[in-house]
Amino acid sequence: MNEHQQRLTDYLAAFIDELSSNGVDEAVISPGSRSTPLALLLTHHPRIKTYVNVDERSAAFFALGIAKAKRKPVILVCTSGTAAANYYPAVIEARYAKVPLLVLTADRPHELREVGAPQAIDQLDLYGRHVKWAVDMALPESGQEVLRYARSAAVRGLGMSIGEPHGPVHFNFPLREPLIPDLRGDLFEEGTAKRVYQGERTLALDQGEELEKVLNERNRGIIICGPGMSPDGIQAVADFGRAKGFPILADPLSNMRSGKHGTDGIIDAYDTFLKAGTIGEHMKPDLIIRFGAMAVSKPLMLFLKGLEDVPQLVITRGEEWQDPTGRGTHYVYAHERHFCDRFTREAKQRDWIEKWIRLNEKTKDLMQEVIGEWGEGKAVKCLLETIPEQSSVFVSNSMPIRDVDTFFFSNDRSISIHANRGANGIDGVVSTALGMSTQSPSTYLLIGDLAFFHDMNGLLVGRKYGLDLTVIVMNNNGGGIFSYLPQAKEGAYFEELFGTPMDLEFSHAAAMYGADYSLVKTESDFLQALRQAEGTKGLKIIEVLADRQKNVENHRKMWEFVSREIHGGERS
Ligand SMILES: Cc1ncc(C[n+]2csc(CCOP(=O)(O)OP(=O)(O)O)c2C)c(N)n1
Ligand SMILES: C=C(O[C@H]1C=C[C@H](C(=O)CCC(=O)O)[C@@H](C(=O)O)[C@@H]1O)C(=O)O
Ligand SMILES: [Mg+2]
Repeated sequence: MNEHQQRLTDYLAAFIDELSSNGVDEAVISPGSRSTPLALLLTHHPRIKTYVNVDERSAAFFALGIAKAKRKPVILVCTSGTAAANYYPAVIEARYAKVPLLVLTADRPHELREVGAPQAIDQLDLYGRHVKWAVDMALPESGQEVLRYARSAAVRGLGMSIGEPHGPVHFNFPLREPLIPDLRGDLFEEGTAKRVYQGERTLALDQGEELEKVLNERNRGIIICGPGMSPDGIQAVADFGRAKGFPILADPLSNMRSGKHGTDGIIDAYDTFLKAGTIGEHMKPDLIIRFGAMAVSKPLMLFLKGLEDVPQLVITRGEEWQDPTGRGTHYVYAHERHFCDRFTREAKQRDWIEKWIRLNEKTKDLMQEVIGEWGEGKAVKCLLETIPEQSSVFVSNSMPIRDVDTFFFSNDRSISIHANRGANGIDGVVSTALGMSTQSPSTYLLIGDLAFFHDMNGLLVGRKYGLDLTVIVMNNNGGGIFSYLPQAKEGAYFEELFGTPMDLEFSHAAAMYGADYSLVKTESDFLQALRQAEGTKGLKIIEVLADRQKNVENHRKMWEFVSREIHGGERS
C-alpha cells in the first residue's frame, strides 16, 4: 500500500469506525467514482448494512424512511455534482420532519474547485439552512492528530443529528485520486471511539410554578397530539389526559389513535365535527395543551386560531418552533413524559371530557350512515380496518393523509401511521415507504396517482432487495385535493393547472418492477386484493380507480349530514 492509499484508508476508516461505534449501522450508497473509498469501506465494514440505489433522490428518501422507522441516523453516500443536489428534497423533509440523516458527499479536492474541472460544483453548505450542521472535511492526512480530527468530526455531526430536534447533517469530503482504499487488515478498531450521548430535556425545578398555576386553575382543557410524538411519550400523555379529564384530539400521525395505551378520551373525528361546525360556545376550552407539530386537519388549525384568549401550552422535545397559528402562550422544551409526570393531577369531574366523547361518538355514528358508497373514503376505512396487527401504513400527502385523518378511528390494534409532513411533498413517497418497510413486518403505502407517478422509479430498490410493500394507488386521475380548494371554481383553467389528469394506468409500471398487480373497482375487489396481498411476499400494487368529483360529493354529503343531524338534534 503506498502512502497516499494508507492516508486515505486510515482517515476514512477512522471516520466510519466512529459512527459505527456509536450505533450507526445502515448506509445507502449511490454509485460514483469520487465516492469510491467511502463506498468500499462502508460496504466492507462488518457491522454496517449497505443498500445501493442508483437514483440519489430516491436513495435519500429511502434512507429517510429507514431513519424515520429506526429513529436513528442512516448514512447517505454519493459522488460530486448534481448527484449531491438530488439529495436536496429528502434533506429538506428530514429537516422539517426532524429525521436524523448523515449526508456524506464526495467532492473534488481544492485544486479542482471553480477551475472548470468536470463534475465539480460548489458543495460548500450545499443544503444551506436545511441541515443542522455542515462541515467541509479536511483532505485525508496521516498522523494521530488528523485521525482524532476525523473521529471528532464524525461524533460531533452524529451528536447534532440525534440532538432534539433530530435532523440531517452534511459532511463534504474532498478526495484526491487515486481513490481505491486498501481493505486488507483490521481497519475498524471498535472501542477506541469517543462516545456521544443525548439526554432528554426535563423541566428545571424552578420553571414549573407558573405552568402549575395555569394548569391547575383550569378544568376545561383540551390536549392536541400532533405528528412526531415520541413512542414512549404516548402512554404518558394518554394517562395525563385521563387523569386531568381533558380530551385528547389525536392526529393520526401522533400514533395515539391505535395501540395498547388505551383509547378512552381519544377524540378522532374532530376534523369532521369541526368542519360540520358543531362546536357550541359551551364546548369552548379554557386551556390548550399541544404536543408536537401542528395536526394535519385544517379545520382544527382554524379552530385553534379562533381561540385567541385561551392559554396554549406548546410542548416540544427540542427548540423547534411549532406554532403556525401564533396563539401559543407558553413554550415548553421538554420530553412529553417529563411534562406529564410533573403536572399530572387527578381531576375532580369528568363531565367536560364526557361532552367531547359524546360529540365524537355521535359524529362517528353519523359518518357510518353515509360513508356506505364506494370511493376513496370507504377504501381508506376498509384498508385500516382490514390490515393485520402491527402494520405500518405510510400515507402520501394530499388527499390520502386527509382521508386517513377523517376515517382512521381509534383502536387497540397497534397500527402505526407515517407520512412526510415536514414539507408535505408528493415527491419521494414510494422510496420513503420502502425504506420504512425494511424495519417493519407488514408495511402498506396509501398514495395518490400523481405522487405515485412522481416516484415510480423508487420501486426499483424494492425489487432489488425483495422488500415487502403493498402499495394502494388511489387513482382518481389527477390531483384530487384541488377539487376541495377555491381553485375548483377556476373552471376554464382547472383541469389544465390543478386537476392535471395523466390518464395513466399503472399495470405496466407494476410489470416493469416485478410487482404483483390488481385493478380494483369495487369494495369486494378491494378486500379480495388485500387478502391476496397479505399472503404474498415482495411488491404488490393495488390500483383503486376513483372519481375526483364523486369523492368531493361524498365528503360534502357527509359533512352536511353530520351538521344537520347534530345542529338539528341537541347541541352536543
Ligand atoms: C413535490 C410536490 N409537488 C407539488 C405539490 C403540490 N401538490 C400537493 S397535492 C398535489 C396533488 C397530488 O395528487 P395525488 O397524489 O393524485 O393525490 P390526490 O389529491 O389525488 O389524492 C400536488 C401537485 C407538492 N405538495 N409536492
Ligand atoms: C396543494 C397544496 O397545498 C394545499 C393543500 C391543502 C390545504 C387545504 O386547505 C386542505 C383543506 C383541508 O385540509 O381542509 C391547503 C392549505 O393549507 O390551505 C394547502 O395549501 C399546495 O400545493 O400548496
Ligand atoms: Mg390523484
